[in-house]
Amino acid sequence: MFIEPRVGNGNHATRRGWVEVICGSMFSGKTEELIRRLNRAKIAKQKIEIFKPRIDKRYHEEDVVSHNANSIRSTPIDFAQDMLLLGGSCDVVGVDEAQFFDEGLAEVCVKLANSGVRVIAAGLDMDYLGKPFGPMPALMAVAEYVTKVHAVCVHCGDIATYSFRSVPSEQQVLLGETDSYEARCRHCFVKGMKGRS
Ligand SMILES: Nc1ncnc2c1ncn2[C@@H]1O[C@H](COP(=O)(O)OP(=O)(O)O)[C@@H](O)[C@H]1O
Ligand SMILES: Cc1cn([C@H]2C[C@H](O)[C@@H](COP(=O)(O)O)O2)c(=O)[nH]c1=O
Ligand SMILES: [Zn+2]
Repeated sequence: MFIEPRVGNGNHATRRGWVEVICGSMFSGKTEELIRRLNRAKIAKQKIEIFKPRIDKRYHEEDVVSHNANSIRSTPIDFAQDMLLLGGSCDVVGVDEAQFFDEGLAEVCVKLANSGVRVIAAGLDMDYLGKPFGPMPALMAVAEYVTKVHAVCVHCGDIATYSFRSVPSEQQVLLGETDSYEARCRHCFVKGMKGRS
């Protein structure tokens, strides 16, 4: 398990920021881990703000909700830039479903961190084809800490790093859960993709 570098980041005059990324496949526990870190920051009396892309309405319009129903209140936004307005005055900014944001996300997180904010972003590192997803590679490059969490392959029980799409769609963005995706290990993912072509 990743141990946070520290929970608090000093008072407003002295605080130092940084960027943490939590990545992995679907069902790997990214949202759970994000909520865990944010709840600890709340205990440390940190001022926090959580953002998610407005398109992610899967479980709730506003809350960030994990597959096992943990939740935390968030602000849905359209553009990464929108985080600067509300997030700049916080100690900690959380971001869920980071893969859906625009390419400006890394720059926004860097600006927040440079101004003393601890940024914790969770997102899919790869899409259903196993390709890097949206702004995630750039975000991982500028982060001080990157934690890759793993799901369990629903076919063989090995660690799963891929999100296999089980329905016929070729759009990169297709919201869903177990109705349209399976957590798979490399072997079972490759086998499934071969069966498709
Ligand atoms: N194949 C799977 N592997 C691991 N956890 C799973 C799987 N399918 C469902 N889950 C559930 O999903 C939870 C993680 O949910 P969540 O934090 O929302 O993941 P993520 O944000 O990475 O999609 C686990 O604690 C478990 O209850
Ligand atoms: C692989 C993949 C996933 N999505 C969608 C499906 C879900 O709505 C989210 C991921 O949510 P989670 O919290 O990580 O389980 O992303 C997509 O649109 N395209 C994809 O390729
Ligand atoms: Zn497998």
